[in-house]
Amino acid sequence: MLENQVSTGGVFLDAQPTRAVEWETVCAALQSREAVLLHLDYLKQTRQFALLSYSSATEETLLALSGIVGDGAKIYTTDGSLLPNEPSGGLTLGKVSQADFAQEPHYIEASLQLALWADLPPLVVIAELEEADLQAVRAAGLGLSDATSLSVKDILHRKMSEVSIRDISARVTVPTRWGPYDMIAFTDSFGVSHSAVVYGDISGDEPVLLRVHSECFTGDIFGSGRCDCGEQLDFGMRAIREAGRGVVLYLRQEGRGIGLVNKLNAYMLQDAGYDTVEANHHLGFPGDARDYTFTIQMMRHLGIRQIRLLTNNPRKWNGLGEYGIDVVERVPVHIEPGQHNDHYLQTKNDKLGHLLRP
Ligand SMILES: Nc1nc2c(ncn2[C@@H]2O[C@H](COP(=O)(O)OP(=O)(O)OP(=O)(O)O)[C@@H](O)[C@H]2O)c(=O)[nH]1
Ligand SMILES: [Zn+2]
Repeated sequence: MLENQVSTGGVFLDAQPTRAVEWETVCAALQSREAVLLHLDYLKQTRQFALLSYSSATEETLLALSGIVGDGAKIYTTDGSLLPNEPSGGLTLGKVSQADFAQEPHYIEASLQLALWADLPPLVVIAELEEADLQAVRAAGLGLSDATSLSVKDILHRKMSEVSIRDISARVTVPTRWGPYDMIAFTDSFGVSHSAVVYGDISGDEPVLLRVHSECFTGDIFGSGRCDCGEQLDFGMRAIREAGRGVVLYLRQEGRGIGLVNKLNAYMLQDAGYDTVEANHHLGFPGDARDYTFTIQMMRHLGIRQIRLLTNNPRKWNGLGEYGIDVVERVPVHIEPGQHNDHYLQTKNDKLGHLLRP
């Protein structure tokens, strides 16, 4: 059924729960054409968005599509940042703010993931399409005569099944500078060990105060003033102690997922005038290459279902519900700008969607 539909048409993405998906077929279909339109009813049920993965060879297709969807189209790269203006000779595809992106990461993430599995460039076009537009797209010969459904949930669940817990340590108490916290280490299927730092009794129905903290060797250990990571960790540890119970999930994704060598190289570029995001792009990375999938496995293991999440980063709380984790509250992390990190914080606010400044 799915095979037939995919072989003759586009792959459509919708928010409906679905049946088993034949992934190989879907990926083969994606690979076989230059462009695939993904369609979904986003959570705001009244609006429909289309997402298109395209390769550099599809300028014509992109032009055709943009001609149809006009200024409503948005192009994102993996990290949600906008593709530079006019990607294909004079073509303008509309603008979207990071704040918009922050509202929509889970289906952007899903479409990008699909592109990744299919070995397509991690680029998507997002546009709001009416039925008439869809017909026009089909008429333009973009291979969309038929459709099959894929849900965002399908994709995210599949993604999660790719990472699993390989090993778990004993739970031991460590007398930290913030007091006695229990530590449990989790090795993921790639061999990387992350940890849960637990304070108090986190069993029961009461939502757990939780911080997902990404490793920052420079900030967490040496107190670097170039970022605010060390202070955020301190804020989280204190808040959890004051609440009497809570968890820090400490993830080994240094430098927003690009590693220490690349982060220090990015610092060198920042010294030459690039901001955090531009420096990452210059090195060939997305502005934020982190993946939070493994935190779900850790939370499940710890029996956590409801959380009060300590963060200013919308990418961290959107989409968790898809995995059965209920974010009942976002608890802001207040950090005073320092001598060296004002520009860093401003970039977080302006380009990465963090809710820091009015
Ligand atoms: N690539 C890169 N990574 C950085 C830089 N400064 C800090 N980091 C990394 O950023 C990560 C922390 O992410 P932040 O963006 O500060 O905070 P967040 O976790 O997204 O959001 P909050 O939950 O609000 O703290 C750590 O992995 C740091 O190593 C930088 O200039 N470049
Ligand atoms: Zn840092």
